Amino acid sequence: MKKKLVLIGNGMAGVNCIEQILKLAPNRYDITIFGSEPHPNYNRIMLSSVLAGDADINDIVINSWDWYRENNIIIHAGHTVSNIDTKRKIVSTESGIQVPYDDVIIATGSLPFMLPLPGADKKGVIAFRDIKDCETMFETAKKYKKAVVIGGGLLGLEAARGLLNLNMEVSVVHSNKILMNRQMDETGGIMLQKELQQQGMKFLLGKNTEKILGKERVTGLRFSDGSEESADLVVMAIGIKPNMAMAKKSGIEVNRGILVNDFMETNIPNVYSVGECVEHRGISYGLVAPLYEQAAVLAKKLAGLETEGYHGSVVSTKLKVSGVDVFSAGQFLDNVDTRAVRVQDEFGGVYKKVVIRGGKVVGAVLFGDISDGARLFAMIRSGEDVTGKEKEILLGSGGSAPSNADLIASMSDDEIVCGCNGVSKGAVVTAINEKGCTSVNDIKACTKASASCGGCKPLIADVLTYVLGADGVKTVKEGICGCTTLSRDEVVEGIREMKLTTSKEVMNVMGWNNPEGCSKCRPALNYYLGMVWPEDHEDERESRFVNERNHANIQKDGTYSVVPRIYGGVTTPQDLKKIADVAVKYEVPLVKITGGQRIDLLGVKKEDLPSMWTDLDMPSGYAYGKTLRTVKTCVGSTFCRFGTQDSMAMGIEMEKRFERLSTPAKFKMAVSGCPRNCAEATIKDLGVVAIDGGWEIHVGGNGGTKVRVTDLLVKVKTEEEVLEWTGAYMQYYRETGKYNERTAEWLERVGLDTIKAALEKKEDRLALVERIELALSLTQDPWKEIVETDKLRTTFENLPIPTMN
Ligand SMILES: Cc1cc2nc3c(=O)[nH]c(=O)nc-3n(C[C@H](O)[C@H](O)[C@H](O)COP(=O)(O)OP(=O)(O)OC[C@H]3O[C@@H](n4cnc5c(N)ncnc54)[C@H](O)[C@@H]3O)c2cc1C
Ligand SMILES: NC(=O)c1ccc[n+]([C@@H]2O[C@H](COP(=O)([O-])OP(=O)(O)OC[C@H]3O[C@@H](n4cnc5c(N)ncnc54)[C@H](O)[C@@H]3O)[C@@H](O)[C@H]2O)c1
Ligand code: SF4
Ligand code: FES
Repeated sequence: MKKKLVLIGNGMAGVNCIEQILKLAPNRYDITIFGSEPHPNYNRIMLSSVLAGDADINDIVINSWDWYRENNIIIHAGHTVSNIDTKRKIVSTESGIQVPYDDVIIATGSLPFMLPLPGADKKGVIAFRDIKDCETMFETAKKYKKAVVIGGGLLGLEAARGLLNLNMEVSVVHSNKILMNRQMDETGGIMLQKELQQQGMKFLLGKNTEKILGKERVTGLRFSDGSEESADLVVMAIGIKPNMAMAKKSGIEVNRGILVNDFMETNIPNVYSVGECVEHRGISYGLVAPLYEQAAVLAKKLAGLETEGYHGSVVSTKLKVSGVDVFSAGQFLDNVDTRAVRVQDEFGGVYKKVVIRGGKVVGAVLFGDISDGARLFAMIRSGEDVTGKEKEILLGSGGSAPSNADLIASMSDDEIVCGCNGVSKGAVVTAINEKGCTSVNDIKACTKASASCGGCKPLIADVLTYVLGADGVKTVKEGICGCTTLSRDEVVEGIREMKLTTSKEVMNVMGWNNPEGCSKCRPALNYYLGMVWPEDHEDERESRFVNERNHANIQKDGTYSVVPRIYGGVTTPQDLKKIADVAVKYEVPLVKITGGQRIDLLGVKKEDLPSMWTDLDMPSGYAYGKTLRTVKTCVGSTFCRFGTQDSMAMGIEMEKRFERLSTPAKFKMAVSGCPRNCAEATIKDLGVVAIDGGWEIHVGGNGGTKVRVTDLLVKVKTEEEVLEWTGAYMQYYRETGKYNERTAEWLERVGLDTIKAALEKKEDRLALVERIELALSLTQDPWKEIVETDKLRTTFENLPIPTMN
């Protein structure tokens, strides 16, 4: 007869242990799992990606409900265990369920540490630990604008990035002077701070919070130095504490965590524990990799197999904030008995430090370029002697530094190469040899390695090269999302070659591993299909983001903003009067002149949108879309004494010619009447600057988070040439850009020379212009379409307002 195994805690460590038991001894146990959260087992690590908008809640499920059914596991989700009767061997929940056991695993994880401050119980004060917290942040961001994160560690910074992506203003309060002080040294911390400030985060360092202000809901914080900061939302991310109250109450020995020996046994027979709730040799871990190592040991023990036991882990971390690469491992701070090799390039934004003690690498910090991370981490773990080769570890070998191949060769098959997903070197080698994997993406699809933080990609690439040799490895390429390993170019080529016209077809024919697609690939496919088949592809409105679906910009409080088109920023008294009348009639709370020289009516109720557009009777300004936004112009030669050309007429012509067209990402233009450049044309996707006897066309600029000044594409003489080059350039971007890739990134990826070469010959330009004109001829003003078509109007009015985007 099978023994009864109960797992308390349906989280990452506990369920990983069950997965391994099922592999090692599938018939040994009848398994019951209890979990407080009402969800199947999910990847908590990926909550940061969900908050940042890079993944959907559905994308992060590790084991679906089907998995429990298929493995005959009884799952009690949403039920919290309140007691283990270790004498009668019965587990009981708060809701009254009782289940007997032969063996029980406690994997209750951690609780976020909440500062016990006056006011900490106010509405709007939360942690960042689970799906519920994520949902609270999504909801809050719709109604409120100011978030304060307490704690500038990994969790706090990932929360802050996510909240910025939700359009909140974000301040990070940190008690230390150095960000991520538990993972970074001073130099790295300062570089990190500069980078994040550029992304829009504000920092209050060396501050201790004394009080949370507000009546029912938080309105701000007061610090010990008497200063205050306003806040509509406070997220505490100041560390975690093992969740052990239930174990303690049940008579299990605890200290800072549940005490276990090297075999994950507690002081009570048949009661085991793994995960963040555990204290092993004085350490409680807060990262997945060591927890999976614990889970592997316990799985072997419960499966009745030999195990050497768990002896503790060295840990490495990677910050998951896009645009910032930070890696830290082992003992990264200097000490009396350590020496370090450092490389710092403040202009390139790169810092690398390797700490050495007694001839061995014991720690590393990397900022800006973390490609050495996996190699250094392997060196720390292997403990090999690097005496005499210290400098070469970072500065290039000249022959004697340990090569990547040597390092891979020295790793045992059991060694974990992907900490987040608990994948060993042996599993990767098997995937290469037996399943024919030849790229990092293949390995990801086969084993899940590299699917979470991505920090292990270089190491997996090294294993591939070690097994297959450099020639056997497919160049590492990114799939467009987690549903496929195919790159943008392969998807577009497939659409063309196989004449695929709907997203469903693409997903079926091209072997998507998630038949519904995800929030990343659905809008991308809709764009690629429309770009390749402008005449045959029917726009899949449900795949578009909420702003594009509703043809208006959703605001924090769930209302919308309406921006009519004002060509070249030039308007008339009649249009101004019409806009004013509409603003009065619909009681628009705010009327704002935008940076793109138009008028934004903010705070509009969704149900008022169709009648407002009817009354306005002006084209949509597409202030929401991935399309041409505005063409900003200066007054030019018509009025300005410096002007050499008519920039207003040129801008109006360009806006009329190219409006409404879908582009991979938003596209902004400007036209200046002379090189004084009052229209700021050199930070636009395409900027035109008048010069004596002609025009300069500048491309690839950006004025957003990462400012990029344009490159000069070409000088031309006539207005017709400006329009021809602009059309050809836009179409080339449409045909080769990745969905969501602004021209600044695209230009750097494909290279200015490639773009120039593609547009250089007149016949190539004209072919591109012909294709863009076909696409343009099929566009319609979305509001005209909606207000004039009853069916569409009803559809619009019934569109739900989604919770995320
Ligand atoms: C936003 C975020 C990002 C992170 N990013 C990373 C990262 O990039 N890399 C990394 O290595 N780590 C990361 N971590 C940490 C990582 O998620 C944790 O180390 C890991 O989830 C811990 O696993 P666990 O099984 O011990 O606990 P959990 O995953 O928390 O699982 C414990 C489960 O037990 C349940 N439970 C508790 N008490 C009871 C009870 N009495 N009865 C029933 N159920 C109970 C809880 O509700 C919970 O679902 C991140 C954490 C967060 C919050
Ligand atoms: N990318 C990743 O690996 C990742 C991401 C998120 C979370 N996590 C894990 O989740 C857990 C929680 O993360 P965390 O960032 O909360 O923990 P942490 O301990 O790494 O960082 C907390 C930070 O808060 C600061 N702090 C402490 N008290 C404070 C106070 N009163 N006011 C302001 N600042 C204060 C500390 O100086 C510290 O740097 C950790 O185990 C972490 O490793 C990992
Ligand atoms: S860019 Fe030149 S033409 Fe245009 S407003 Fe400025 S000075 Fe006048
Ligand atoms: S180590 Fe994070 S995905 Fe592999």
